[in-house]
Amino acid sequence: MGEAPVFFVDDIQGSFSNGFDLKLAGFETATALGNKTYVIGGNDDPTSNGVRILNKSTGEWVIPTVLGTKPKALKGHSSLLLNQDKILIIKSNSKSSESVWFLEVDTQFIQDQKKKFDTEVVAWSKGVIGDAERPIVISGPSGVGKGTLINLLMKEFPTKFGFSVSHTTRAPREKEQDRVHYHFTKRSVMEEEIKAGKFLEFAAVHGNLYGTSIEAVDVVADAGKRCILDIDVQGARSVRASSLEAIFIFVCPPSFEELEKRLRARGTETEEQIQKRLRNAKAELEQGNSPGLFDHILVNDDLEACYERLKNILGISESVNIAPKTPNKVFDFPVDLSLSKINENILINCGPAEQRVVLDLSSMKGGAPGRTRGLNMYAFDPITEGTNGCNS
Ligand SMILES: Nc1nc2c(ncn2[C@@H]2O[C@H](COP(=O)(O)OP(=O)(O)O)[C@@H](O)[C@H]2O)c(=O)[nH]1
Ligand SMILES: Nc1ncnc2c1ncn2[C@@H]1O[C@H](COP(=O)(O)OP(=O)(O)O)[C@@H](O)[C@H]1O
Repeated sequence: MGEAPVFFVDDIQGSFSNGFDLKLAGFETATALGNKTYVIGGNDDPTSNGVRILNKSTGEWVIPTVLGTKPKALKGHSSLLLNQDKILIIKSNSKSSESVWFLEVDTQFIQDQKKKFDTEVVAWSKGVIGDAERPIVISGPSGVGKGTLINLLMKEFPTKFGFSVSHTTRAPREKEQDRVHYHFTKRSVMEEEIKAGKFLEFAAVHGNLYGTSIEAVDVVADAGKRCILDIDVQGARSVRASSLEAIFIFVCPPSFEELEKRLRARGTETEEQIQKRLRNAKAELEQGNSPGLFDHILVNDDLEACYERLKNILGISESVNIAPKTPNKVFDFPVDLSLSKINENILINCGPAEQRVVLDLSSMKGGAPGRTRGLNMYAFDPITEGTNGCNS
């Protein structure tokens, strides 16, 4: 109910008026939402980035700012408007693991981005079959022991947890490796990448720029691991406001004196840097108690006891079954396919034999600027429904 119709591009050819050359390649779909029609695909011209919008009230074509990683060569697909804010794209002639995409056109993320860009904005999000466990955000003042706790967790459960490798403009410490501890980067490069929408969050901390790229979180989840983010309180606030549904943990020292002692004993900072970190720690400790920001406060007094409490919070105090989840079945989608929607399920009709696959969106989560996860895909039951699924 309430879904705007998807119609063929033939319906709109010739209706543009401002001299913009539509150059239809025959692979496009057009999806109407309100007074706009989104024409997707077919055009590899970098100026349009494969998405063009017809404003039906003014008759003008608009080339939007396109965020996110777009699908490669969109030469044949079906589309369907969902929730009046995103368009589901199923690529034809492809493996199902690569075929599900969403073009967000009016989600909260898009509404926020439109305020930043002086243009129309749309964003791609790749659909991923299967779920990822909730990421874990760990914050706390410098020297409190965040890195130590995270290392313990990663060492004990190497197949279960993966670290989100942040970008930073600060210089590497002696034992730090590029791309392992941080992506060490120049400020100008990082600022460009932030502008291009590649970061989930970023903040200026102790005089340097730090940020979590969307890619950093996605590579961990794609490897079937639970993502751990070590970020400051400002970053935690941004992630809270994002589509990433994480667990937020704040690590506190037993006392300010003990924090200072640890920071000095670590021996990685100059006196000036230590002083800066201690000044910032006061504000961070206050913010750690902000109502509604952190789900758990962990006092890192005795390391072993604190680590046990962390594992309790994460529900892994005993040896847990850490076998990777069984991968979902992969279907081969043919050149011709069509989509229909029944409640939270999308029926993907694969050709003349009425072969069908069900895409279940009921547990869908995440979305632009990252991937859309929690999707389930299975063959339409041939026994109960008397049809065959797509080739697998
Ligand atoms: N917002 C944000 N903060 C980060 C990120 N990566 C690290 N931080 C925070 O930056 C602060 C400084 O980190 P670092 O220079 O490694 O020093 P340390 O905290 O003393 O080990 C810490 O509070 C980190 O949690 C990030 O990607 N985003
Ligand atoms: N519970 C603890 N008791 C004593 N020392 C600790 C404890 N936890 C961590 N440390 C030490 O404190 C220093 C700072 O820890 P680190 O993990 O680098 O902090 P952060 O990542 O929060 O900046 C390190 O030298 C570490 O070995």
